[in-house]
Amino acid sequence: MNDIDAPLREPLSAEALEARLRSIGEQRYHHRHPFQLMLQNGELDRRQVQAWALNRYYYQAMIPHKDASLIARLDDPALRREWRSRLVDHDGEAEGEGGISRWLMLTDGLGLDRDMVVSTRRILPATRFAVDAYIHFVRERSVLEAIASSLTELFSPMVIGQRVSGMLKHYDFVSAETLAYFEPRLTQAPRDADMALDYVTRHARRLDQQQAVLDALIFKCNVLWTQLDALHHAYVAPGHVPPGAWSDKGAADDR
Ligand SMILES: O=C(O)c1cc(C(=O)O)c2c(n1)C(=O)C(=O)c1cc(C(=O)O)[nH]c1-2
Repeated sequence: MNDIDAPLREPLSAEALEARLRSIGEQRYHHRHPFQLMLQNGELDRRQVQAWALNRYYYQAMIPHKDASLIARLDDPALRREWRSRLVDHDGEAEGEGGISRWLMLTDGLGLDRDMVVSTRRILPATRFAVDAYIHFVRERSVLEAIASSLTELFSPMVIGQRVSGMLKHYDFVSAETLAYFEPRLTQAPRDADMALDYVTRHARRLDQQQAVLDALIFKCNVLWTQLDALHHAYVAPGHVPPGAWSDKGAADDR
């Protein structure tokens, strides 16, 4: 059994808790996933990158639902105020602004039909199951666990940097404009992650709380990992596209 899977035996200091959270990210975050490595190393074709962007749209679209449900459960106005910036980051202040709109610039740039993308009807079943599991987790678990599950963002700037530079280098069908989603994330993610880490290290003092926090981060790494597993299975090898999913040869609309 790996270190990070061993149950805690005694409460950790805030520093030791943070170190353990970071070692979970090092071992379980999706920067190690074969599909992510193929994406950043230029080993995917246009269809496979389209499949990634189409499926990940569902994650993007559901993040504000997740954050709104968390805000609804927070008693502290100061914390609600801080968390509210995440909604603005994704939804923008006006039509055409924010992360979801920027993600649609990517799917547009890749030649995917916008209505098809926004409908989410052609995503992989496993994408929907994994993302929905995250939404349910945040709704149903304690506020502490819900906040801890966002801590994958501690690791996202690293993977985003590698992904964007690799994609720009290797693929002529993407550009800095179509990948514009990621640029603001490089400052938004550290701001959000620092705040969540501060909350978690201040509020998880007892052993059971600390164990729950560690498990929440492992759960969330699995949410991200599972999405890439599903993409790999459907669009890389063995290439089994589930019936009804995008690029299913028997389905009508493949754009
Ligand atoms: O590109 C990535 O690899 C990546 C990872 C993650 C993450 O680690 O959960 C997020 C994002 N991007 C992202 O763009 C984003 O808005 C986001 C919100 C959250 C969250 O859990 O609240 N994670 C992530």
